[in-house]
Amino acid sequence: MHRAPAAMLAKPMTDPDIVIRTPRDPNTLSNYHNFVTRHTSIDFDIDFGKKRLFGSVMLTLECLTEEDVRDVVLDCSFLDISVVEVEGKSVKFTVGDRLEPYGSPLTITLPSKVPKGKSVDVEIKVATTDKCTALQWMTPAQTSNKKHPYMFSQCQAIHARSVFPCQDTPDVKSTFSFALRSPLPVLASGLPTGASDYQPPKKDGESGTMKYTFEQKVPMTVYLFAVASGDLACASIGPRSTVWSGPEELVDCQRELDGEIEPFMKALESIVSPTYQWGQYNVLILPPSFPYGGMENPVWTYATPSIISGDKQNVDVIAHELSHSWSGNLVSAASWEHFWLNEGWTTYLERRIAAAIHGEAHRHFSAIIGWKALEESIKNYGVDHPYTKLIVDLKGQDPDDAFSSIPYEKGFHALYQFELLLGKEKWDSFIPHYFDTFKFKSVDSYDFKSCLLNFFEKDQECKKKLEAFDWDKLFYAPGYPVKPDFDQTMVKSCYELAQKWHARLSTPDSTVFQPSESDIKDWVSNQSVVFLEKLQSFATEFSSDNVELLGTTYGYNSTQNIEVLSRYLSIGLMAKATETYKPAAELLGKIGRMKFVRPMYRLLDKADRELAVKTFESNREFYHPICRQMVEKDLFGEEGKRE
Ligand SMILES: CC/C=C\C/C=C\C[C@@H](O)/C=C/C=C/C=C\[C@@H](O)CCCC(=O)O
Ligand SMILES: [Zn+2]
Repeated sequence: MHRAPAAMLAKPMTDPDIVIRTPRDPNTLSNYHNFVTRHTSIDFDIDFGKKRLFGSVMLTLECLTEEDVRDVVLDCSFLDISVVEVEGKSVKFTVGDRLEPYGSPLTITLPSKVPKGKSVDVEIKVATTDKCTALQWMTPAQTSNKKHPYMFSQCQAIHARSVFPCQDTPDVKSTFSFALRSPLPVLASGLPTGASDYQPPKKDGESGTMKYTFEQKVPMTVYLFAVASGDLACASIGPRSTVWSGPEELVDCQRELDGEIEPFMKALESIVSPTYQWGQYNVLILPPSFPYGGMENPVWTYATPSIISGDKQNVDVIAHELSHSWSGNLVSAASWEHFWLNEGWTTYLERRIAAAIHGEAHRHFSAIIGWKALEESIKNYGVDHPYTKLIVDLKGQDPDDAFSSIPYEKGFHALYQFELLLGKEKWDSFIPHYFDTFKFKSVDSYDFKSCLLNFFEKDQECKKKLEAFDWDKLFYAPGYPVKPDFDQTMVKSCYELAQKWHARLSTPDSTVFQPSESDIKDWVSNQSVVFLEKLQSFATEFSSDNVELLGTTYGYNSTQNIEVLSRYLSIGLMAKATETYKPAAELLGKIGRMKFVRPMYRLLDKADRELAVKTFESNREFYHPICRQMVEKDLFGEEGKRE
């Protein structure tokens, strides 16, 4: 195994209309500066028996060079490739040695030079393997109703290459068509165009299959390729939205999300424009092993079931994913080094939705919760770590290792500070301009900067402010951004209650404060989140009895809201309250969302390493491959070596 060599750093681009052909993404092995994918046509069978996808992918590749370049190099990772055809004729191909963490380059030799500006169709017969990092396959026994198998994908950041050969870079966008054959309903990241061509079972005990087709006419990056298939049912949650889940979970999912989407959509359409481009906005609630809160796959956002908390308190995840329809999906960061452009903008828009619907205090409340997440991430890496910069250097690196709250929160603050610097009205006039200028394109931080400077070129006051602005500090300084003054309306009572608890812990006479259920009676669950996070700063002062009192008094030890439960259990683990070890280990067997799983393993590891390792080993198959790999690194180090 070799590590990838450092790639050339792309030059900043100034004119957004110039088509970029300097490769600015160091995390792809493809030669996308010579050929670029214009259309991707997927034709796969979903083979639950062998836990693989097999079939073909056809890439329509446009040649971008006058030079006599005959080799098309694609990304692929752990794929079984049998045949490659160019314009219907079989051609030579080689799969190179693996370059960790980027997989193997697939080199296809074209029979003749393709003239610049002309396209060529390359069809690859391919099957996924058991090392595929994007797909999770579940047996019927692993699903909630235990009746049917289930499979789903997660391709961000660089896992699409483990599903089919492609130019696995967000700097390339193509239209897509999907034909997916399965015995069970299928969803993909395009608009559905039909289910047809029923094939009866080949043997007894097998099910018949249907071909499900989808079209994505808006050019999209390949990390947004998504597929899921299983025992799925759906219900309406708005005029252009449905929710999909297992049949038994559907009523709860509909209750949680019904009527929520359209107000978010209206708020976004008025702030951002242009209008929503993707036709429908649907939500698929996945099994609990889904590794993220939500993934913004076009047409169907994929979401963790942990947002179905029964109190509508976690629908901000949906506001976030919907916002990605503009930031990330319509205008995409050109490489993972500029990931803040996706997540910072999305976090900013998610909070603008909160302000539009619930008032400005809610936007600040969300930003306060976000600041705590930022502190945690910076603490984890160390304040000078290069991954705490807004633009990160990912040459030779695995983007999954750089993932944290930093691009979200530092990105949010980058944009919020422009709102404060330029004034809300002027900043708001820039937002639609940015999204309209770059829709259907991929951009980097330098495009953002020049777009902002050009927009205010004729406004002397703004121009002066932007010229005096320290752009290098914004882009390259590690550590914290400047902390603005947040509105404290919603957190005041949380901090006051935390202070009372601190007094209780630090005085021998615990009668100084006697907690009661009524302390939190007017709170929304996220106020408990803020309160618990405050308590975490002195969690080691808690006795086991006080941890228990905290849990029973406020119902934190039995809540369905995982945002609250996980923070409560974290206090228990930090306080080394042994009574919380078992419930923490149990939670780790019920949820695979990395936001909860990774910090909880780190804490359990510190409190009781043996239990942490045992818990991981017994749940290894439950986790999605991405989560499995990350926890493995967290517990056993880079090479996954057991200590
Ligand atoms: C500076 C960071 C550089 C690279 C990171 C790029 C990609 C990260 C990759 O690991 C994939 C991320 C996928 C995220 C999907 C959804 C998130 O918004 C969920 C956030 C956490 C949660 O709520 O569970
Ligand atoms: Zn996001």
